[in-house]
Amino acid sequence: MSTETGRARRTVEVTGATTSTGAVPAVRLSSVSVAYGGTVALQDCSFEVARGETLALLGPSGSGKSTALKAIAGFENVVAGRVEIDGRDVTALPPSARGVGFVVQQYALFPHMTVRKNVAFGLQARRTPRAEIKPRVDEVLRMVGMFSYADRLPRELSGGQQQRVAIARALAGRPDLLLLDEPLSALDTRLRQDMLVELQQLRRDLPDVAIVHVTHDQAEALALADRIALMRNARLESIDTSEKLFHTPPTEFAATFLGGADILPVRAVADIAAGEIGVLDHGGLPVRARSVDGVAADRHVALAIRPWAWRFTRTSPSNGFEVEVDDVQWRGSTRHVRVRIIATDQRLGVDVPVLEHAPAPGDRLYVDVAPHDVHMVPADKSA
Ligand SMILES: Nc1ncnc2c1ncn2[C@@H]1O[C@H](COP(=O)(O)OP(=O)(O)OP(=O)(O)O)[C@@H](O)[C@H]1O
Repeated sequence: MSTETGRARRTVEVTGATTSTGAVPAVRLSSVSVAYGGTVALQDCSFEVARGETLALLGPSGSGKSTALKAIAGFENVVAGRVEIDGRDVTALPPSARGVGFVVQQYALFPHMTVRKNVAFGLQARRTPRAEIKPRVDEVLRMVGMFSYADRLPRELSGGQQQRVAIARALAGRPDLLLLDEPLSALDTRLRQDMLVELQQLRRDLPDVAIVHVTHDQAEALALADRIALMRNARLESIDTSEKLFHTPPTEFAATFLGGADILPVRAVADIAAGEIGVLDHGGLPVRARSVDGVAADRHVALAIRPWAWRFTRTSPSNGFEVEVDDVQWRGSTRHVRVRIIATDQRLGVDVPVLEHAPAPGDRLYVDVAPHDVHMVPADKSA
């Protein structure tokens, strides 16, 4: 933080740059890089979030999600690029001058202060007139369902309740931009589900607020986000609407991280026109798939197939392979069956609804998939 004062002295520039819809985005990152000593934690990252939009930053541990969020909030030293909030270049401004609400994983409430005082703290620090503080604190505590707990201390609350207070505290300053860093990851499964519903409600209560939500949980991203930015190795790998990223993944990584697809290396047997179904070769075995963009004969590509797209069959499949079952995992509503394609040794996962019969380890049978449930993606050379 010691560098903040120096950085804050730089002039604030209003750029007026707009999104494709003509509106100034709530936040825009342009080629932002952050490094810690020799470690590049975020490289050349660019995206924007519109007012009223929720963007999830999704990716594995260490991929740079939190770093991107902290760069927006002003807690990281941006070594290259620029951060704009509401059209203002804030790259050089300290966190307190950026007007964003920030909620972190571990609540970070002051332990000796009541809920009410925790929520009021930021308002007092910003010298909000006294008469405004109480109604504003009441309003945000009601919004997160914590009004009746206003006089309790944090240690007298459950984890979920503390996280609600942390969200209320972030909302008290009426930010146009709310940054959520893994807000549910410290909670148990049941509480996460409840809080997910509450965050969806909060989203409806705050139609003009832009939200950037960091998570490594694809279900959380799909439930809450309009668009998802997939992070990998300090870079933004793909960004699109949640629907498009899920249904037509652009890369192997998108297909595997979002939706748990397995990847089959294949070669196009003949040209396949955009939108058409064609035949590909997987280790000498034919498999049909639809190509979104078209692919030329002999090109090596990959097929991404989700575990729920396969069906087991005892007779020769119309589009599939003979397999042997390796193991079966019970996952509550489904059984996840790991199989091996006998001819190529390729491993695949197949989900079977728990009420249906699942094969046993050692069984030999076939898997079948509809060609339109097979997604063609470029072969990942970095994998
Ligand atoms: N203060 C720091 N000092 C040095 N390296 C750091 C620091 N903070 C993060 N890193 C490194 O930067 C990279 C990105 O970290 P970041 O916290 O942004 O990842 P993440 O995607 O949010 O991961 P997680 O889901 O585990 O929180 C990692 O390699 C991490 O080890």
